[in-house]
Amino acid sequence: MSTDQQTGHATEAGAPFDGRAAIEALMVAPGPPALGSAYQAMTEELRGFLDVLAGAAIDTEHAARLRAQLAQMTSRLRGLEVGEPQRLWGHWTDRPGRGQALIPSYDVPKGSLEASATVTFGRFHVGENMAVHGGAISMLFDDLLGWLLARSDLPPSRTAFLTTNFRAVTPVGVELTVHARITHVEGRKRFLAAELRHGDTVCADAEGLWVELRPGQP
Ligand SMILES: CCCCCCCC/C=C\CCCCCCCC(=O)SCCNC(=O)CCNC(=O)[C@H](O)C(C)(C)COP(=O)(O)OP(=O)(O)OC[C@H]1O[C@@H](n2cnc3c(N)ncnc32)[C@H](O)[C@@H]1OP(=O)(O)O
Repeated sequence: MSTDQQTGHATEAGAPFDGRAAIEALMVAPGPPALGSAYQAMTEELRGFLDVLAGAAIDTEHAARLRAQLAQMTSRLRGLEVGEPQRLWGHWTDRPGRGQALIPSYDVPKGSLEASATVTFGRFHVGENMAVHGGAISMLFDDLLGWLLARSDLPPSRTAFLTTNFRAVTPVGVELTVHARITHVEGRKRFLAAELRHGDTVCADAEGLWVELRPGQP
């Protein structure tokens, strides 16, 4: 057994990286519940920090002080870095938001072909004029649809394409509703669709294709 230098995954000597097996292994929480709670609370705090920072007007001294504090935190984490399978960030599959701050937290139930959830974007995700950045909306759709598939009983797959339509400005700081569904399955291909609403207004919708990974496919 050796370790893939890039991903940190354990591989049989000479064996190629297996994407399906790696995704299946990631469906289990990466640590005990107490660590999961502490880690989730930490990522929610980070999310709040990013939102406040993105909306704050600070002076030169404040910016320099923050930089120094962030540099200290970074250096405390150096040396604790691990490979992808051991990573905690975003891998708390038993918790809403999964312990990440890349996109807003949401929760969908296990084992269903369609799901609705609520989600709130903060100022970290503003593009301009208090509208959510289009890339952040696409990222939410990619994650939500990928996660819906990962939680279904279908084998692991990966996004082949995702098309997003921006129908109306998506507001920041208010609760939005997302609806995601697996529309049909054709061999290894899974077609999915999603919609993001603010009340009765459709802010954005998306459709995409996920392709099931073949055994042994990276
Ligand atoms: C999903 C992960 C779940 C993880 C769970 C872990 C724990 C929790 C953590 C987190 C979960 C949250 C969720 C995360 C969400 C993020 C997801 C991403 O960001 S994924 C990264 C971005 N996507 C890529 O990097 C793909 C790169 N592309 C590929 O790897 C390949 O192109 C792949 C697998 C998509 C397809 O390649 P082939 O070789 O397997 O298949 P071929 O033969 O090309 O296509 C099969 C069929 O699909 C059609 N097809 C393929 N690509 C197409 C396209 N772009 N448009 C239209 N058709 C396409 C083909 O025409 C073919 O159709 P015919 O069988 O002939 O009918």
